[in-house]
Amino acid sequence: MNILEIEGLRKKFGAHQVLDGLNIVVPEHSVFGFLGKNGAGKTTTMKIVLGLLKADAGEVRVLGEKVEYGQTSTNRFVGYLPDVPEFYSYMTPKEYLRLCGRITGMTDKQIMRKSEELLELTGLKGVKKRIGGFSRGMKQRLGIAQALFNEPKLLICDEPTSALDPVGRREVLDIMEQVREKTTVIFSTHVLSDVERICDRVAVLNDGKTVMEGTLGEIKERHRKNSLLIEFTRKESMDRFMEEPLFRQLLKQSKREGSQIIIHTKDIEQAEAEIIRGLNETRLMPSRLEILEPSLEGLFMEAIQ
Ligand SMILES: Nc1ncnc2c1ncn2[C@@H]1O[C@H](COP(=O)(O)OP(=O)(O)OP(=O)(O)O)[C@@H](O)[C@H]1O
Repeated sequence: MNILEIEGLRKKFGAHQVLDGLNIVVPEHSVFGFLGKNGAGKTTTMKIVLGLLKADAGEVRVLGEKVEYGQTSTNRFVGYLPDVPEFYSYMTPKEYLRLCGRITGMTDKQIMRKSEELLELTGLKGVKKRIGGFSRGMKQRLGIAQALFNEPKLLICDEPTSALDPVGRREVLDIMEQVREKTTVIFSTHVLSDVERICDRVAVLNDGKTVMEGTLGEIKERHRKNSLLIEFTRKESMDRFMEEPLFRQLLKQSKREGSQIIIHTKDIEQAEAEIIRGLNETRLMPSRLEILEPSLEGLFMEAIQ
């Protein structure tokens, strides 16, 4: 079942076409990374999904139910963490969650049970400090606790880790990993290492459209560069390798950088076999021979050019 489906979404601010036929599908129980450079339209998309902003065209469905601007009934399935969550700074986290529970009409018993569970999950149990004295990381964690209060099927987080130090980031990512069993998580980010750490699927937004979508494995496979890296620590070995007639054909599509050479080829398995055979015959021994995997960062930069 898909938790979120976005089809042909368009949104213009003045003359600026921010979303230009955006399509995204988010399956249930995934952690979905929503990537794009500054101003790509990530927050705009999230606001449309929450029914807070009117799209010019297109359709958004949460658990198959159509999102209507201004009618936030689909938000009963959704928890939202804005990029800078705001709280009453004079309250303690427990008091704040109690207020959230009261607003949603829960009984005192339900509020108590849910608060305990979420304060435990977010590492804020026993914190007596007022929110005004919280670090950014603590505020983000409390924001997640708040967003999870009504047990949403979908948690949408707008750049939850961008302003955090490595420890704060790790804490937030750990929470997301823990909740994925019950809740699908979508988060926008610029931090590609965070995506590599916890996302199953990603979509990259550029010029108002999805320019890359799928699991990380699928994306890397689709964009596999078919490159082989060979390294010789000794210069004489490198020179012999470069001059060896056995490798001449392969070296036509190659780039040398110091002690390394990168060979590009259409058939990586055949090229690798040829090189191993040639190395055997010539008794040349490289210090490194590997198929290069494309990095997410490299693919991202390519996608948003
Ligand atoms: N209410 C608005 N009125 C006019 N322009 C807007 C409005 N909201 C957003 N924009 C513009 O739309 C574009 C997309 O903004 P949005 O905040 O969705 O991008 P983003 O991908 O979330 O960027 P960031 O990573 O910087 O948060 C930007 O150029 C922004 O200036």
